Amino acid sequence: MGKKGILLVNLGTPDSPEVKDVKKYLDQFLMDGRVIDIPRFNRNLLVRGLIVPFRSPKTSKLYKEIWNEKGSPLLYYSKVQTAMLQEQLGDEYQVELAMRYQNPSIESALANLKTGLVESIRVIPLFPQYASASTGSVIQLIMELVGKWHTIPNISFVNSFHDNQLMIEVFAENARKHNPESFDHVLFSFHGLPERQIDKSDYVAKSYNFRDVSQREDYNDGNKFCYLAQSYHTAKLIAKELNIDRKDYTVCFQSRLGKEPWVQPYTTDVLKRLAREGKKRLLVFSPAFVADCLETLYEITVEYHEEFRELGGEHVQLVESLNDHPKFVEALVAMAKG
Ligand SMILES: C=CC1=C(C)c2cc3[nH]c(cc4nc(cc5[nH]c(cc1n2)c(C)c5CCC(=O)O)C(CCC(=O)O)=C4C)c(C)c3C=C
Ligand SMILES: [Fe+2]
Ligand SMILES: [Fe+2]
Repeated sequence: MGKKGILLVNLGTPDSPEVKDVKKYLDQFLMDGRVIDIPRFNRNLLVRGLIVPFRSPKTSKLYKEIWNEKGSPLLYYSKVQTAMLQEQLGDEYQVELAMRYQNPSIESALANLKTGLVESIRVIPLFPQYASASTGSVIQLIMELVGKWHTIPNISFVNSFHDNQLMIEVFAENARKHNPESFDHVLFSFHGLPERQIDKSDYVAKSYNFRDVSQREDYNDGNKFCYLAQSYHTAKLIAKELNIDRKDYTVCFQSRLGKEPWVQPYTTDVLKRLAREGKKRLLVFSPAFVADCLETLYEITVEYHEEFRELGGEHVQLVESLNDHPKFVEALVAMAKG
């Protein structure tokens, strides 16, 4: 019997932190119609005329801050996760890694699976919560590419794993190392999205209004495919695992890009409120990511830390991401076996 193919896909990172590679990366990323979801002509003007030229030098500096001897942390840990998963699954499986943007490309990973004559392909986009801009984009591209093959194998997709118990336990374990009781407040800071993209969610009940925060908190059949409902659910499950009271944590959204409204509350606004309330020490989870990356290692660890100290706070402690934790690999094994 042929092997079973497993394809792990994360977002992507530039080939190097140099401006020319960051430009290539941001261009491919932001020209994706699911990421900047405006008509192609306008997207082209905005991305190629404005964002890429002006943002790349800045973003390159940030990548240089987090780049280390192993390269980009996101790519490094994705490779480690892939190797650990292959090790756990053994010879019956062929595990490949791809990045939605830049390298290793989805095209090359699919070619490896095809050459391996795998009898099936199971795709695991490495985003716990479903968003059109992340999971949706990965699934769309793979369907387009494989859809052109002469022989289309059995193919399946993991759509989200925001409530995966093993994953929840790893976040909780990583937090325990920092003694959660010693903090004044806990943040669950998710990657943000433009509100417009949540407005477009077509798989939610008509009665669901994400702008009413209390409706996001109640995870149910009518909103279970909404990025926000899934995010609040992840936060609730981690808090439950650690016995953190609802009043002691806030769910918020980081990494806003552009002038349009993104989902609120913004992490920076929450930092201001907590500083005003006299909170000094914050513990911050970043459960939209399964590996440390620019958004955790720079935005939270450096930017938010400095911002909070300038506001009178003392410390912002990031809970490390899932990275090479064996229990997360166990979670991947279960997803791979579907
Ligand atoms: C949770 C998954 C992600 C979603 C959803 C997502 C949406 C999204 N992102 C941008 C713009 C940028 N994101 C950037 C970095 C970045 N984003 C994710 C994940 C999601 N993005 C990750 C893992 C990373 C870090 C990658 C790494 O190499 O470490 C960046 C680049 C950095 C910067 O210039 O700030 C941009 C730009 C948009 C517009 C968007 C949805 C509309
Ligand atoms: Fe992003
Ligand atoms: Fe960012």
